[in-house]
Amino acid sequence: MVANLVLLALPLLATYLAATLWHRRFRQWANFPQLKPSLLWGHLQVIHEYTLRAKPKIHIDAVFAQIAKDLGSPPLMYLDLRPVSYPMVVINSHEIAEQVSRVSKLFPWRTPKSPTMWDLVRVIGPESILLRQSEDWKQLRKRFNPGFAPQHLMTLLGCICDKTMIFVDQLERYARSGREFPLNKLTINLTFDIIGAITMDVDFDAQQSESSGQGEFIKLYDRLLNMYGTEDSRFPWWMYPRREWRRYKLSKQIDRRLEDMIRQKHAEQQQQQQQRKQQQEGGEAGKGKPRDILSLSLQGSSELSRELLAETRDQLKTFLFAGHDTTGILLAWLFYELSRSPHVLKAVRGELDAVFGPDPDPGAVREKLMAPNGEELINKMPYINSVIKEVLRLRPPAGTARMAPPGTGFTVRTPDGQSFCLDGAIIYNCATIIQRDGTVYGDTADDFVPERWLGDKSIGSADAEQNEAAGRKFPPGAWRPFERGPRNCIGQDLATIEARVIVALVARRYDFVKVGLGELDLEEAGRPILDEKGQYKTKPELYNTQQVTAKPVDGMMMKVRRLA
Ligand code: HEM
Repeated sequence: MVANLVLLALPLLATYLAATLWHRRFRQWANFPQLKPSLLWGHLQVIHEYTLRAKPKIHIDAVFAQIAKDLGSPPLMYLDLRPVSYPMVVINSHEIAEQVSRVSKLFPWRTPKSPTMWDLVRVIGPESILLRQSEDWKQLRKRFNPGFAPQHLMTLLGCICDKTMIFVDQLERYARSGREFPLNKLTINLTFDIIGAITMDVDFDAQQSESSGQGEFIKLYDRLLNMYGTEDSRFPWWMYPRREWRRYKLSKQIDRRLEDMIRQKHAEQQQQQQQRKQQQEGGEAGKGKPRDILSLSLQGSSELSRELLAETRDQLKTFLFAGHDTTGILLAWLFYELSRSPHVLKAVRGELDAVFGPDPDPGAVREKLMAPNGEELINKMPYINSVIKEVLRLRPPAGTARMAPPGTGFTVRTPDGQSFCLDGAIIYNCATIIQRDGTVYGDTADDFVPERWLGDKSIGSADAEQNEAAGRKFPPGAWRPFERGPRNCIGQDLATIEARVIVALVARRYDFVKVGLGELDLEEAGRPILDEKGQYKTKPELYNTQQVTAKPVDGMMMKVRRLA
């Protein structure tokens, strides 16, 4: 009898499961623009096929861009990643990206982060500001904001200059030896040293070569990040438990080292606080409150509880990571674009001559920046600002992924008035696609044209009149390398100040020459060939790969020449 019932139930169960699968694959998201899904694999198979046709190790954004093109450039598109991940909606239009990033009645602190952000937990820690939501996040952001106030950032010029002088020494050595080197590694080490000094007043020695004692911390950190650049990194942890276990072990080693540093700094700060108190009691004017991330996180607590230690450790991990990797990538692409755009390089050098005088010596520029009016000089570089903006438009290193929980009814509207409910899907604002939108940037959407930003002093207002007054030429949401809305990048001003200082010290002293991917195509006499857009023609195109963020696939192999 029981056996008969089971025999009867089995086909019913199979029919139910098949109907559910069919519904989820072909009906549930059917109104979204998408490629044809397969019953078993959704869009995984077709994404895999696109990846095979693309360049080796190319960043997934490039695959998405090709899919969007083949679908006729819809403002959003659906990708069914089940059973490996959640369904995903890729946002290709700046109008929709704005609806995702701004506050709404539904989400007063902005659409929640996607659970896939937790893939990064070994790098940034579970308490990271990047992972926090709602009020909890707001309190943290409030605590760290003073560390990024414009006046405070200007006090960091000395530190940025000092670390850049070490970078200059390294370039000098490569110029003398004529050897090629991965520029991205050098810029990332430089920005790591800067962020280490700024966030916790520690010299990580990232710019020392391994043989001459590069810090142990950096080596561990490097090993951990390298584990995010492998082919399997696109897949979730449960598919590769051994990989996850190795990441976990490395992250624990990093945690222990950071915790030791925090304990030591906490003890030092207690002493300093005591001294400040005594000075104040004695009527002496003490120094202002420190605004580095470590001090802001400890908030003067006299006791370093386990919770405070863990919380501070994870914020430091986050700021160390978010504060160096992206800025290093920006610099690598920036020097590459300068190396193949002679008119841009000339304009950059002309602007530096006008601001700092004719002496290109990095030491002389440093002195000018450290003088009392150094701050003013940093703000007198509109052309270099445009170059930075344009590099970040074409090569955004990071993006954002959100998710509205199922049942919340989070709906966006396309420019032509269609509505789409995005509940339960990863919502990916794809800056790579949005920032190359031909309807916004015209025929030159894929070209490097810094001049398009000249005269644009806007800083993100959506108000049409204010835009006009600020000389805005493009809709505000169409440029979003730092994302927008309340959860935008807290370090964006710091990143662009760093970039300006480094360009100021380096761009007139050295010529960069790409080797390998993206190197210049030379005519018979060995001279580079200008194309109709004023850039040198290059051989096989250089592109980004994915290692948490988007970075040049070959590490940006370069040679460098010192100018007289
Ligand atoms: C070119 C350089 C940079 C780029 C392109 C960049 C990009 C971004 C983006 C796209 C986000 C949003 C991430 C998300 O929504 O999940 C973000 C957030 C963040 N960034 Fe940056 N970033 C840069 C530099 C920096 C620097 C220098 C720092 C720190 C010193 C920093 C610290 C952070 C932090 C802490 C957040 C999280 C903010 C929050 O959730 O409130 N970033 N960044």
